[in-house]
Amino acid sequence: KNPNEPPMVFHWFPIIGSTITYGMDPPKFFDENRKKHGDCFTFILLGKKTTVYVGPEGNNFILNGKIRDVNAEEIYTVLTTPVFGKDVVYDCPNAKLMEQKKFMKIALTTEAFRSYVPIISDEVTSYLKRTPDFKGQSGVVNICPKMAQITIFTASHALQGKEIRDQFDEKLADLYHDLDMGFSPINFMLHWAPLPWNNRRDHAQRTVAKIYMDTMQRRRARGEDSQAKDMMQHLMNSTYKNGAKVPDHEIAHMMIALLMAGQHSSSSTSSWIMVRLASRPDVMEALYQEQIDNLGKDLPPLKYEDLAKLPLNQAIVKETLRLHAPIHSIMRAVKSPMPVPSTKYVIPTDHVLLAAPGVSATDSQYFPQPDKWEPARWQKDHPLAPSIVRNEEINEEEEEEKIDYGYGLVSKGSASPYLPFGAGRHRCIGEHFANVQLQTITAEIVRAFKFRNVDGSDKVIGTDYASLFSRPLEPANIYWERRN
Ligand code: HEM
Ligand SMILES: N#Cc1ccc(COc2ccc(/C=C/c3ccc(C(F)(F)[C@](O)(Cn4cnnn4)c4ccc(F)cc4F)nc3)cc2)cc1
Repeated sequence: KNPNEPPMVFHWFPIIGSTITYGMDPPKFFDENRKKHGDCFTFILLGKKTTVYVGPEGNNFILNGKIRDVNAEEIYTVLTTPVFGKDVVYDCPNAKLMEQKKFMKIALTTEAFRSYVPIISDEVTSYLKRTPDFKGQSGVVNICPKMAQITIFTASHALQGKEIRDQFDEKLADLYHDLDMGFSPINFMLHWAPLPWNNRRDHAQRTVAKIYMDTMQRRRARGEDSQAKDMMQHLMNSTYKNGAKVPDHEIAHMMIALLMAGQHSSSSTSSWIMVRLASRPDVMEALYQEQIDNLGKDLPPLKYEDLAKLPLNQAIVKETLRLHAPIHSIMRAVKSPMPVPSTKYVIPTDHVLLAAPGVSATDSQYFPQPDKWEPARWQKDHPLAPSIVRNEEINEEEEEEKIDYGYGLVSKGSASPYLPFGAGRHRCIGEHFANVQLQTITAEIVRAFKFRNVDGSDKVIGTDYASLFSRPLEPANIYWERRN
């Protein structure tokens, strides 16, 4: 027992260590061990000493760690590079990732979002019309596959552009499914294994990348399309600081990365939103009323500006991400011994760091009745409002310290107990897009249906932590009833 290292979680077997207890229910594992050992403790995850450090101090220690101390790509590349392709995101030096995030962020503009809202609205309404699961006046539906369908289409159409979506629309499902099979925590551990699904993943990666590269060739040949303002066009017009144009294969691989990010995070979050609305029919009614009060009772087609007029609709996404952040564990390799401030611990270089922002987001110290899904808590002066909202801290972004790592100013978030999009150098660049997509989907669903649980209770289904992005256990059945 080394006094200079955090306490080790008890385990019977080497290698396996606490992998199963952690993997089955990470939040439960974090809370139990936090009570025993405090905010900083080490456990064995498949033979790897993994040091968890939770709470705002832990979030800050890991997410704002210096680049010479913490490293993301060493951990993530085995999972992401076979799926995305080489030379992008975690298969290149961090400085190059920072430039790639700058390029990707340039295309995610408010003006682009203005055009996305009608696109997303049409996707949802036409999907609800054509899918057999929503025929008739009412019924029961397993909601997760439906939300996966809605988000793959809206994410591919908005993030990739219509031309790409139409090209592999019919093949999209199969190719996407094979890519997706490679995107699982098993591959974190067994990435080297020649497992059958890894061969299908590799074939799908090459096929999708080729579709993007052929499209780029055609656009160059046609010439006139350089006015197209989609993500691909922006990346085709981007140049690295060293003067090099972004190679076509890197553009194709960034497009795959954006699709995977957009799809999984929104698919899991939108499923949780629907599951939660079914447990609180009163909230779904309040959302419908909010649209009537603020957009008029004839409910005109949604446009981007309308989203800002619907604070409860916005709070639905915020509160769902507080309880159901798709990424429950953020990991970094330790590259030089790291002293933990105001303790005698020094984290050695054979450890992996694990940040779990969801722990502080469900801590009663910051959020009264933390396990209650109460979107209204994000409005000022609500009895359950977090102290950070009450004295306006969380809303006064300019109060927070910001740093530019090469892709624009990002808040350090070092004091915030609520970081569903991470913080620091590796912070998410898709937050704004995700909010536009999720708020638009929610507003359209609220217009179309009333939801409740099949048994009329306010119960909420458990979480499936076995996949890369925590999502509802399946089947998550919801009783729906058409409005009007
Ligand atoms: C509800 C939706 C989303 C959530 C909760 C989310 C969450 C996160 C988190 C926690 C990180 C930090 C990961 C780390 O520090 O290791 C991250 C990074 C990132 N996300 Fe998202 N994300 C969402 C949607 C998106 C979308 C729609 C896109 C693209 C359009 C996207 C692209 C990225 C990128 C490029 C990074 C940077 C990774 C890095 O710098 O290492 N995300 N996201
Ligand atoms: N036995 C057992 C057993 C053991 C353990 C477990 C469970 O253990 C764990 C541990 C860690 C994790 C981490 C999740 C993780 C990390 C990185 C990424 C990512 F890189 F992919 C992403 O951030 C994703 N992203 C960002 N924004 N939107 N999406 C991303 C970045 C940039 C990019 F361009 C595209 C991207 F999409 N994705 C997910 C999940 C599960 C189960 C079973």
